[in-house]
Amino acid sequence: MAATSASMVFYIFSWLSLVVLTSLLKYLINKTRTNPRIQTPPSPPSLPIIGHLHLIGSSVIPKSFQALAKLYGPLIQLRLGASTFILVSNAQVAKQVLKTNEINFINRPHIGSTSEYNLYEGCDFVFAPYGPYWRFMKKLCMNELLSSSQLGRFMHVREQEIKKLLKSLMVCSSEGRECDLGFELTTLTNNILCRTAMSTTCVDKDKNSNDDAAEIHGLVKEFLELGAKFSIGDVLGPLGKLDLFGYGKRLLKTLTRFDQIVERIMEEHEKKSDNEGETWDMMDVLLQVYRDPNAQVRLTRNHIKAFFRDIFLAGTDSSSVSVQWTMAEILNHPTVLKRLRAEIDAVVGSTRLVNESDFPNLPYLQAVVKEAMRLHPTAPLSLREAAEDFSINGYNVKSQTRTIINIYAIMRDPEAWPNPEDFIPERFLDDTTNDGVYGDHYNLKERFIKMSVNDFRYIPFGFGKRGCPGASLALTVINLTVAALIQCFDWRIKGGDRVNMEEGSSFSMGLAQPLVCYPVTCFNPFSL
Ligand code: HEM
Repeated sequence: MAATSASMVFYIFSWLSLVVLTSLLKYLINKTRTNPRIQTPPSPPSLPIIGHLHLIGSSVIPKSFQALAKLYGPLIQLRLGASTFILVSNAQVAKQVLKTNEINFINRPHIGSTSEYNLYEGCDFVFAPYGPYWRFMKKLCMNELLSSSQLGRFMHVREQEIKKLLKSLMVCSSEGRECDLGFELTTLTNNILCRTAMSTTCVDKDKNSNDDAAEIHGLVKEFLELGAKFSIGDVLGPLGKLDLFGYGKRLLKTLTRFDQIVERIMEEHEKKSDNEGETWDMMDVLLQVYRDPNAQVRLTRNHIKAFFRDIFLAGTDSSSVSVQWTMAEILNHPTVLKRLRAEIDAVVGSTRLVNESDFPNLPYLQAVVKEAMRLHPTAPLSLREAAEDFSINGYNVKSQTRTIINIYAIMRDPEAWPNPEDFIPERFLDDTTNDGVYGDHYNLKERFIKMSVNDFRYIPFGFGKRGCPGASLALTVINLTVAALIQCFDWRIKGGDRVNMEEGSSFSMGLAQPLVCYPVTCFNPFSL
């Protein structure tokens, strides 16, 4: 009997403990849910150690992130191995991060433990913290290095390089040869940037002489490939520092060669006595600041070299890949091609090559490029980091949380864009005046919808103080190249009627397959 009542007491006690514990647990969970101070954004179920890595796989990362956002919402928290971050996938949350709380999210996180392999440690620009150096350089970018007057000064460079491209394609055309448009376009954007930045020598492909631009092109390509592999080491946390696959050492080797070339070009600039006016390039501007004892920020040689490395990495591939996607979309949409060519014919005619001053009169061209950049942003993820604890959409975000804005998902969001997956340039034209007729009577300026800079549905160049300083240069090069390629050639696609639109996994999310075409000359500006 005593044993029975003892086990009864034990039984009741166990039950009571269970009830109390369950209630306590429920209370704590509820408290967590209702207290914005400790509630974190929703997160898909994760696995030990790897976190959500299995949900990303080896596919195109912005697309995998987009798929997760469809399931779990526009603000989620993810963990890839040792790296935790929040993922932003719609315009409303992006606005809160990029505008409402701009200063809190103005820094970028350091991805990859690069310090030992970075010759320019502490001199980076793209990853520089929000401080006097970054502010000084950004102002210099906007007011001088990439300003409209500086771009105007180098218009002849863009025209010359476009003509070089056209000549090379015309040779393919006359020989009935295919051309790898991707290769040709990356050579073009690299040459334009090299010459605008430091008047680098670029020789014609066939001539056998020292070609700095070609070598820089090769180094930038290598840097992007190695950088992508090396930054994956970030998921290993401190283990990433071990550089198990040797990518860090190879990065250092590539950077050392880049350093030698830029140092030589810098010395050549320093020896020049008369370098004002037409040829006053970015290197001249930066060396002037370097020599100025009263400059607001004292630049070192490493600052200048790191700046060039950064703009080559940010600006070469992104612009080339944007032209490739625009051409791929045009070739897959014959009605767009027809309308675009009709516009160019009407505005430019067949007595001269299209040029930059034609842009305001080519609204359809601008709409085509804009729509291609909506569907195919070549910098699909913007990386930011929260400086302080912060509440967003009712969730708490801790300081130093890495933040990824999925530009790709935002610009394809079905809540923001009708038929988001379709290529419809007309969405950027004002239909009230759209009579479908392209003659000399239509009011062109009214037709192109620029969209407000505060419209977060469309952010191919990011936003605000940390937004892309090369946007004007990039748009000028992309519009000019597309217009010239359409004005001068008919195109046959190698291996079929349509371009394969599969996306690749590179940083700039280019086409998975090279864009190989047969150009057929239909207008030769050199025979006039
Ligand atoms: C189609 C071409 C391009 C695209 C789509 C693009 C896009 C972007 C994006 C999305 C960002 C991040 C912005 C943010 O976090 O809010 C960025 C940053 C940047 N871009 Fe571009 N870009 C292009 C071309 C260029 C060119 C031609 C240059 C230079 C000549 C350039 C230089 C930079 C630099 C230096 C940054 C970092 C700015 C900072 O951290 O303050 N980009 N770009």
